[in-house]
Amino acid sequence: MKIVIENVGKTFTSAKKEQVTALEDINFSIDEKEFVVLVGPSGCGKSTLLNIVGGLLSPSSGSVYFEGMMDKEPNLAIVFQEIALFPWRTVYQNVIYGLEEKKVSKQELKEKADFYIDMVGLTEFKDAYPKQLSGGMKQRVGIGRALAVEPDLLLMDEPFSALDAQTRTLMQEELLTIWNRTQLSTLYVTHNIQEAVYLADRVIVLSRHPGQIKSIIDIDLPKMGRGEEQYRDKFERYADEIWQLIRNDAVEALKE
Ligand SMILES: Nc1ncnc2c1ncn2[C@@H]1O[C@H](COP(=O)(O)OP(=O)(O)OP(=O)(O)O)[C@@H](O)[C@H]1O
Repeated sequence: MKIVIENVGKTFTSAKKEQVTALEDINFSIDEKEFVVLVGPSGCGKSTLLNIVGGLLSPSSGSVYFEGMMDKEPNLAIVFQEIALFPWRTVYQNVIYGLEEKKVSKQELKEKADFYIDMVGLTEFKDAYPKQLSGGMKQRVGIGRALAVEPDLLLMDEPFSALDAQTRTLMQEELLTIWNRTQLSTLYVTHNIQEAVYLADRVIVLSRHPGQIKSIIDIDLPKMGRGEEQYRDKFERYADEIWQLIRNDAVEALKE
């Protein structure tokens, strides 16, 4: 299975009734088991693009299609920055939410929920309610809920940006461990360059006004352990290359 984003453009009408071109001529693909990160300054259209790929928004031009699905509809799961958990449901009940929609047996539902709750490290908190959880734990519930539906494509929009720096670093490590086990095709949005280099097989750098692809960079570092000392120089070179691509746009974004 491969996700192809072909000539995608998106135009919005602003509050002043002006046409805003958020995205123009976007072409790339996401291979099976590939982790692709979209990075760029504020307002370059990252979220708009993720929402188009996730089917939440329709493009003004171009198309997104899934190759190799036969006639099957693709199964997608999205994790947002602010995870909307049901406060009246426990961790377990939140995780099974997406599965309830699908026709799975009670036994399978329980097995899957337990498996993914364990994967995100929340077995002890299975019966807890969201208000009893820290920010990082809530994000884990959201990730567990997304994984439980075993999606063809996992979409993540700044999932850790509301967390403190230490929790964020730990969650990035955990996400890689989880990814290593599930090998899900993933599209991940961030404005954090270090995070992009840490997680990605490929980084897509967007420019703004209009949002276009400025560069696509293959990260030639081992997926696991790329934060280690021996890779530090190469890691920083990638981060610097991306920053140089984004810098001018980021300065412009600050002025708005
Ligand atoms: N519903 C909308 N109506 C009008 N304009 C919109 C709408 N959604 C997005 N835009 C505009 O499209 C552009 C891209 O927005 P988008 O939120 O996708 O950027 P982003 O890169 O995700 O930004 P950030 O990093 O700040 O979240 C911006 O100029 C934004 O103002």
